Amino acid sequence: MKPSAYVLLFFLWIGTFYASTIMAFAEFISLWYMPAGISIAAFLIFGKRAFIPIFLAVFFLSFRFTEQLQQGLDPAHLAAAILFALAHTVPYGLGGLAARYWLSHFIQHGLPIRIIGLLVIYAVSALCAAIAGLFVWEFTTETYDNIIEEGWFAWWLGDLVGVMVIAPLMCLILPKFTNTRLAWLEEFYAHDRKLSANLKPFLFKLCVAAAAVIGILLLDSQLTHPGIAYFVFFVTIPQLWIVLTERTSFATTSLVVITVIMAFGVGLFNVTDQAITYQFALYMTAAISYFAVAVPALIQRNIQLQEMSMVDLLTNLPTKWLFKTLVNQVVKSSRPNQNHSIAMYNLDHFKKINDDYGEAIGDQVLIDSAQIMKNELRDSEILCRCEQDIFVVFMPNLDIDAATKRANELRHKLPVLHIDDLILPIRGSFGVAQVQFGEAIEETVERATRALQQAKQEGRNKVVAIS
Ligand SMILES: Nc1nc2c(ncn2[C@@H]2O[C@H](COP(=O)(O)OP(=O)(O)OP(=O)(O)O)[C@@H](O)[C@H]2O)c(=O)[nH]1
Repeated sequence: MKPSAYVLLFFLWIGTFYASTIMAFAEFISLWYMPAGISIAAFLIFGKRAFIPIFLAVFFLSFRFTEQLQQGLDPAHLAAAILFALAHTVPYGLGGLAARYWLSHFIQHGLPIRIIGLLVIYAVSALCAAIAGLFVWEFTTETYDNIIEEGWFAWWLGDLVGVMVIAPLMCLILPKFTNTRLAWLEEFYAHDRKLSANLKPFLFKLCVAAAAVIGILLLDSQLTHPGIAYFVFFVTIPQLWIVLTERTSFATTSLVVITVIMAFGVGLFNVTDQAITYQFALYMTAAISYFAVAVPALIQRNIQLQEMSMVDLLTNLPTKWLFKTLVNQVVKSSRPNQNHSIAMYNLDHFKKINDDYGEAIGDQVLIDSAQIMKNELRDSEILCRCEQDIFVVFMPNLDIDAATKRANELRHKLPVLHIDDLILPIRGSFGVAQVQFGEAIEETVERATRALQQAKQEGRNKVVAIS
């Protein structure tokens, strides 16, 4: 945690506190309490080191407030400020640390499970902070009766919305103030680099969301029907649109913008009777966004897995799976009189190269020999790495005799490799088989495998065909 982070957290906390009071709809109860999000995110990103700036910020403000209440500067005054600071910092501190542990130590769980855990931690921390805060308030001011019973729900929900909206934004900003790499956090933003940074479509969608919120607030202020406010739940639709199609950083920003409009709008349009409904809508919008964020990340991972299943990571050749798919396409679209063949080859005594010179040299042999073979192929021929040191070439429009001849040509193309100071003559045994009309490519591969085994048994470095 860089020293500037202490200053930043202190002033952010105080600044957001004042911003939240502007948006308060009841005494000290805000539609969304932004500082709660700063606190939990600070512990989430910096760990227990966040305690000092957060504690000091709450203490500073609590101390000033009691001053404003003109209770005089006495020890009770100080004790109340300390209690307020602890009532906030301890629940959010423990919550932030629990969330940090949960996200970083349970990477094996999928994103949705980790998000559910995160939401539970957020909810419990906010509830504890709300009850502890009200308890300290009742205990220190003596002017309010039943304040816990009356205020806990709105305080809790306001804090929870603050946590859910502000924490993701802070997770974008605060990591810049630490030198530690937070791999568990990067996962949430990993797909950002792959999505467009074009602001125009994002701003259009954001305007749709903002117009929806303002429209509903306006309607609610004009029509007296209590059900109008429930339409605000529709704002989840444009927000989801943003989350599913834009960068996580944009989705995070839009959540903050929508929340600010709604929080200001409730007071501005004088619809405070329905404040809880708006708070719930904010909470639902944020919760749904959390889950939706997992979707682009999952899609990205699927694409990655698909690529891995299609391209061999070592040689960059198609895998057996892709080979079969491509060959099946060609075979299925062929006429009955069109003959196609495959040639399977296995490097001779490859194990010895691994054993004598190490796996890195073995890898290089596979890479170089595959590349050289690929360069020798015609455009219509397809080469794939089947497994280990076994490769297959698809030879379209060649019957078994022509394919055997072609396989012999390719056998002679296997190179003498020069790797570091080593000179390695590469040899291979080939098995050729013709694709019979109507058969699955797996059957052809099986015959080619038998032909290859026969070539090995007959002394290697030769071509054997099985029709
Ligand atoms: N370096 C390297 N070795 C691999 C890789 N995949 C498999 N191997 C090794 O490749 C060797 C394959 O050996 P075989 O084809 O069974 O035997 P061989 O020595 O080539 O003998 P013949 O095929 O009978 O001529 C095994 O030792 C595997 O451990 C890989 O990706 N990189």
